[in-house]
Amino acid sequence: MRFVVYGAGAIGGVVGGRLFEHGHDVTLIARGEHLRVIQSVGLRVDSPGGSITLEIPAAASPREVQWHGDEAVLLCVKGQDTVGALDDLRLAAPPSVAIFCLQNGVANEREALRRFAHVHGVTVMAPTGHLEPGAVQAWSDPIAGMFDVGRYPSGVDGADEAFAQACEESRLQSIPRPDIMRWKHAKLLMNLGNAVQALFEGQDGADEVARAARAEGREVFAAAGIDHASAEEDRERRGDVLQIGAIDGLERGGGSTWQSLARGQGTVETDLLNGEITLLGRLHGVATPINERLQRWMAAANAGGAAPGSADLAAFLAEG
Ligand SMILES: CC(C)(CO)C(=O)C(=O)O
Repeated sequence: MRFVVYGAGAIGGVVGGRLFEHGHDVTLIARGEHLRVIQSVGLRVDSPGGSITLEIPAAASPREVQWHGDEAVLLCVKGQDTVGALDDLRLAAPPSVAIFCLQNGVANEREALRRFAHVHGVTVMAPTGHLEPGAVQAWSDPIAGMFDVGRYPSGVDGADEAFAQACEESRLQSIPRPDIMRWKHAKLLMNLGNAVQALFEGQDGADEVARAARAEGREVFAAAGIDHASAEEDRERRGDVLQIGAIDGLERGGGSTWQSLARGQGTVETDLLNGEITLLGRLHGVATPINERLQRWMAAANAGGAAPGSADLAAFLAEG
């Protein structure tokens, strides 16, 4: 399988790096200083087991890639960048390529299917990091993450089997699943806590707000008739595969939304995560005040305005 990884940040860098390290044909599409460092020095992948620098092919745009038509494009950008990435890909990638969405949320696959015929969903359970150009971190070893895969909206085909096998050969875990969106909806419930972590990590009431955001999510899924893997299935799947360790000289920060804020990226994924619950709530007549409030708080913090603090959190909880 030939892989083109669009978005070589935390997830794309670790997945592309591990696949390349284990002998697969990989090209990264990256930008700016990150691309410059990868092209001049290589991509450094740090993990508790050590660091490796990989001279991995990298390009600034799909127009620089030599396409054959049978590539697996691993879409690893944040949800807010999906449409731009797909439009960019469509200008150069043949329509026969398979798009694998290694992304949080449940809206990316639909956007991909508007533009490409072969679309696959992938659940991303991988504690990874990317805060400095040219380097990414895989915080768990020896398995860097779990990437269950399936055809969108349902089914499993040969491309799913080939993707899962390449992962298994590369210290990444993947199980082909005919009901992949059931698992991606369960993962979305987990990611409703991303905004809470980014805004209120460690503050009193933060856990309560994350729990309440997830309860709204479950209520909305029930009203919308959306099936999702249960907490037990999720726990059983994860088991103790991901062994999180320490990396010499590096602090482990937060999840993906925390990292987007820390990088001062200017946009975060919250409207595709908590906003999915708000959207479904509005469509199906379920109130979602907590997810809505998280979206508004995050929009303000992201625009460089006054970030909400513990007093806002306490006042919000007191409102009931
Ligand atoms: C599970 C985790 C923390 C890493 O894959 C995640 O989904 C995120 O940071 O968005």
